[in-house]
Amino acid sequence: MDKLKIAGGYPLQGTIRVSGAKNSAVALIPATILADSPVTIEGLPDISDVSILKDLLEEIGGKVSFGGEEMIVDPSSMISMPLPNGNVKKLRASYYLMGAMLGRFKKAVIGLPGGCYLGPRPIDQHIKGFEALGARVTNEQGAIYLRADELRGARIYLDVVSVGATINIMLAAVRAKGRTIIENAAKEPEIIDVATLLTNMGAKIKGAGTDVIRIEGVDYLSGCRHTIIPDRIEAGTFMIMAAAVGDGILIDNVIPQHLESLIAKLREMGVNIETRDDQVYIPRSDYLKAVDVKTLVYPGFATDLQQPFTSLLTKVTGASVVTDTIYSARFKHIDELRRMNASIKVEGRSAIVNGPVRLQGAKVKASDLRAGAALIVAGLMAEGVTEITGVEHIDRGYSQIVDKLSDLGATIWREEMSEEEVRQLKNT
Ligand SMILES: CC(=O)N[C@H]1[C@@H](OP(=O)(O)OP(=O)(O)OC[C@H]2O[C@@H](n3ccc(=O)[nH]c3=O)[C@H](O)[C@@H]2O)O[C@H](CO)[C@@H](O)[C@@H]1O
Ligand SMILES: C=C(OP(=O)(O)O)C(=O)O
Repeated sequence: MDKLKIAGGYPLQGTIRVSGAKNSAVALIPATILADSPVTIEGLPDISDVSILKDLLEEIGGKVSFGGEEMIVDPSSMISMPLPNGNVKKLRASYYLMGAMLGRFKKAVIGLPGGCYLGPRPIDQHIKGFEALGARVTNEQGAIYLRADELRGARIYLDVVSVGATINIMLAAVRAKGRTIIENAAKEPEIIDVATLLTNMGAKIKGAGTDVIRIEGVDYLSGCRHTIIPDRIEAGTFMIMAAAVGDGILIDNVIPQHLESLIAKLREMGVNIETRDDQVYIPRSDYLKAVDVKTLVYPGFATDLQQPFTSLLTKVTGASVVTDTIYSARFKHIDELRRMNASIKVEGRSAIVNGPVRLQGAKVKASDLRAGAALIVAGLMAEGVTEITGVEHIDRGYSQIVDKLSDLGATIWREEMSEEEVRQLKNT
């Protein structure tokens, strides 16, 4: 088990490249199950969520090769192997195996997913969708059993706007008989990316990226080649970092339109941002002012950027209020930021950040992926050395983060934890 160390307080400069989107990758890989011949996905990030999904596809009989950001999946010999435990618990997006296996085999057994704990994360809307398509769904000792004689298209209204439910229903519905209409669908760019892959495989999908998605089921889907979209959350994290400690940073492989709410908020604070076709340049920011921010479904301010954004707010003058309307408990990073001298008060779903303060290096723990991102931003801002444990969460979503930041001039490195440190960490 590793920890990350950062000697902070120095400006960063240069070019940083964004990898393929985690939240697309984790749906594109299960989507390959639906094809009857090999699918190639280009531009995948080097993160643990991707390697665990590769292992899961192999567990059900897939032949998978992965290297140099390219994965080739031959799904022809896959079977509907039950996956009640094990790897499915290591990430959130294993729930996409439900939709994909139901679509292809008309049955699946998948353990309830893991992923970041951000407050309760029910999957009732996924199940409502599968049942509407004709599946019988039961929860037996923490595993979801899905069975259908046949899947039939249906009109499904989502009571909660959910990325996961929208994609999962799409995965099952592309192989159902007849027409499915998903109403109140989520509109995230990752949903369009998955719909693009499925369409290239032969699916008939209209409206992905709007709140009504129409799908005509087909009998067969075949292999194709697909290039993933850039990770807007990784890009956003780098933009926040550039505003916090940058002295001229060019972020490459970005779709700026996917980040309009963050760009608007950073500009409101006083950050200069130059957007180009697939790049964003951020010069040094000296005087930033406090802002209030509320997370919303896309295209609103992404909840996944709320935590790193909070670290940036510690350096601005005045009180900023950060409200998370998506998750009830996405504030575990706050206690750790306080250890680093931040002045932040949590009231219900809001955090009130008082600045400016000079953050100080400390020993801190990443409780989840974006808490880890928040602590990396804070560590780069802080005077002295910051030591971050819980690096396995960061590895779920940030590809080669140490190399990327080192190339900008950051002093950041990984160290193996001693047995005593691992024991202490497990007891906290
Ligand atoms: C792998 C992946 O893509 N993860 C992203 C996805 O998670 P995920 O797909 O799990 O998030 P959802 O969009 O489904 O969740 C949004 C909200 O709806 C609630 N809800 C969701 C489903 C459901 O059946 N019932 C229900 O009540 C959730 O508890 C949450 O409060 O979108 C989140 C919101 O942008 C991001 O933070 C995650 O990074
Ligand atoms: C919450 C996140 O991931 P997951 O849904 O995979 O836990 C995230 O990417 O910030």
